[in-house]
Amino acid sequence: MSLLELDGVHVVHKIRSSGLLGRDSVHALTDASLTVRPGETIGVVGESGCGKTTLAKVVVGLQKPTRGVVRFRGKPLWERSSVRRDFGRDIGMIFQDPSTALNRRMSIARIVRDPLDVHQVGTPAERAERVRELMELVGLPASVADAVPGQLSGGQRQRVAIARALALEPSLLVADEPTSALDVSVRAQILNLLLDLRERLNLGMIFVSHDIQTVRKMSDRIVTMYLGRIVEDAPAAAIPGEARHPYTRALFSATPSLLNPIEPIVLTGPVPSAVNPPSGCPFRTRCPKATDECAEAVPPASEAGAGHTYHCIHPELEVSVR
Ligand SMILES: Nc1ncnc2c1ncn2[C@@H]1O[C@H](COP(=O)(O)OP(=O)(O)OP(=O)(O)O)[C@@H](O)[C@H]1O
Repeated sequence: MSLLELDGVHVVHKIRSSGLLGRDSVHALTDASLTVRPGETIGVVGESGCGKTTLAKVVVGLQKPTRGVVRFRGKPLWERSSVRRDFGRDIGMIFQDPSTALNRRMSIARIVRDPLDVHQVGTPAERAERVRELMELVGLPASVADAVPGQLSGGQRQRVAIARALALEPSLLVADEPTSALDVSVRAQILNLLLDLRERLNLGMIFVSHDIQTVRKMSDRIVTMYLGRIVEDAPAAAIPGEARHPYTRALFSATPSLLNPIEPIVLTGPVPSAVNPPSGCPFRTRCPKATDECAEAVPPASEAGAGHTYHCIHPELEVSVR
């Protein structure tokens, strides 16, 4: 059975209109469908504002969908409050900036223990033991247990956030830009820790990042988002050479690699507003291949092989990339 399923999920925010009349709608997420299997890592890529964080928030229960269904192990997330509580235990989240995600006044041990206290897991002695185990699991020395976050380095703080996210033994971890606020020198350590934990705990993971090459390294599948829509969902090994959507190809071609030389695709013009998305294909206003037909309807899902779908009527051809 799949771990997580999003089925036609929309998130629309009502905002005050810039004009005289009423309110506008921001289409943060539109018709998103996605499946995550146990132990699988899904990388989510796309430019700023394309809806990556909204997708992450819907999955962890921080953002209610306007429409559509989110299921965890087959149970809908938003239908019954009791089910929703289960979600809190089964899905952990780590955020971009560990400095703001941790309570500055609490000790490290208290922060890691907090989810165990909230869910009243075990006796106080068992909780203390679990905190020791979790700190060891993420590579934090026992000596920092009584410290407060301000006394730790950025990398150590992210380890604390990871320990807290794993406290209730979730089967899915959502990581939203988990290394972008860290020094380059510690990024690799945190990524390796996540890879190691994924293996050891058979964690499913949704890994959101601007850093395309990291996403490729971390993920089994890559989901490309544009203007609130998932435009391609492909095995990581198929990206970038077999990417069918011109936007996926453009994103990956913008980060040159000696090993993977592909013709750069230069995108011109700004990303359109999520308040007034274009008709038809959301990418057509910046797409070098767009035709009049692209304005008529949102391209349906096409298949490019096992587990590979894309929404484009002028797909890219395969290129040879190692
Ligand atoms: N609470 C809100 N009210 C109004 N608009 C919102 C709200 N939250 C998000 N949006 C809008 O929804 C769209 C998607 O935002 P989201 O934060 O999900 O994008 P993102 O891809 O995560 O961006 P970034 O990479 O910059 O974090 C954006 O246009 C954003 O301005």
